[in-house]
Amino acid sequence: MSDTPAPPVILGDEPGSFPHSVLAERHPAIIRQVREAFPYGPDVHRRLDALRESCAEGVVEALPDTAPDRDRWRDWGLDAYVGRSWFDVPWLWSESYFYRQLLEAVGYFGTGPWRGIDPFRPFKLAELDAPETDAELAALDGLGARPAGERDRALLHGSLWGNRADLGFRLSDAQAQERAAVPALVADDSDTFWSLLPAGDTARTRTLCLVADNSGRELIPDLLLAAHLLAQGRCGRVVLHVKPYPYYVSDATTADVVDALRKLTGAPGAAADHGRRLWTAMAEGTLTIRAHPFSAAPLPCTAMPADLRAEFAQAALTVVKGDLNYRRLVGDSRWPPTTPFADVTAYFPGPVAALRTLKSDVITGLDAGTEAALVAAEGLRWRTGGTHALIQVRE
Ligand SMILES: O=P(O)(O)OC[C@H]1O[C@](O)(CO)[C@@H](O)[C@@H]1O
Repeated sequence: MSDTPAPPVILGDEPGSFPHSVLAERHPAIIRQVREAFPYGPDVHRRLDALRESCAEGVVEALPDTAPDRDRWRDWGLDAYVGRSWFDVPWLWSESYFYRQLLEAVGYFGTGPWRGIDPFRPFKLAELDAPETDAELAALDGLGARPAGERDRALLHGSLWGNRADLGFRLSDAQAQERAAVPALVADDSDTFWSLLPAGDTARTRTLCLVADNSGRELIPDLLLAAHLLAQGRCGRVVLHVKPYPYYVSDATTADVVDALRKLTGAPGAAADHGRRLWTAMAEGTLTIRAHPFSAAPLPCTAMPADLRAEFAQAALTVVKGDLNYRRLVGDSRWPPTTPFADVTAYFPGPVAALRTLKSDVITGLDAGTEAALVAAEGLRWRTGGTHALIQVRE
């Protein structure tokens, strides 16, 4: 555990705040979009109406007795929150439970015909088929001829900035993608990142865990980074942690990994070579997928179960992607931004790297000058606008 006491966890109860807007505006918008994307029958429509009303004015409700994960959610705090306003429980918890209840409403865990149908799939596929995705893949053609250091940087930054591709974020902030990214990182531990993965004979025994975030235009560069690290002999095995079920609109599941690999192998040029190498890596077991239930838990990573802790302890490095995973990694609190990243991640069982664009209030590990410059230029907007990014590493 960290020696630094955490400030109180963030709630969604302050009108005008970012968390409040997510509960009050983003969630109803997501319900609307999912409803429009599928020809659901009257039962699903009724349940979606009920969820929308519950989000606006109601309270957290229990899962049905038949829910396969009911006991797990009870372990994750459900009983303490049932009957309370969505706005008064930890924001991390209420957001996560919203996605669980949305899956309930569309019959994802039921026994009917909608069982296992990802309600976000149309949005994910549209993104995968977008011209921007093809343009990003075409850019791989020139990369092979570049010097090694340049390729390292391009693939690391490709994975980092891929985190801007977040469909949930764009649903509530239509201008998000148009706002220009600020290339200078607010924290940059890339040198430490590379120092933890030196190429060489012993690297073959080294495992890298990559805790994925979004599918599509984030997952593809994550896979390309994994392929690069394996090809460079910087690690011998990559374990890709994905979500066990659809979550936060675009979070990657196993099905999304398959779609991303098929997109790569079906693309022209160098992208297909990378895709084939990744396909082979899956067949040989040097790239494996893990869909642990805790990856979609409404809790900070301090609560991770023993089996996951043991896995991360054995990894040479765990790379944690994205904003939500960052909130879980450091704790969903408004830390003073200069709180050392190493302190708040001291509990983590092995070396850990965060690759994240800034899309919520949580931030640690800034130096005082950087924070002051950001505040002077943007007020509080830099924290949530998705235009800034960081690479933070704790050895
Ligand atoms: O896909 P990411 O990077 O985890 O972002 C998830 C988004 O949802 C949030 O968790 C807020 O709902 C933000 O942190 C971010 O806008």
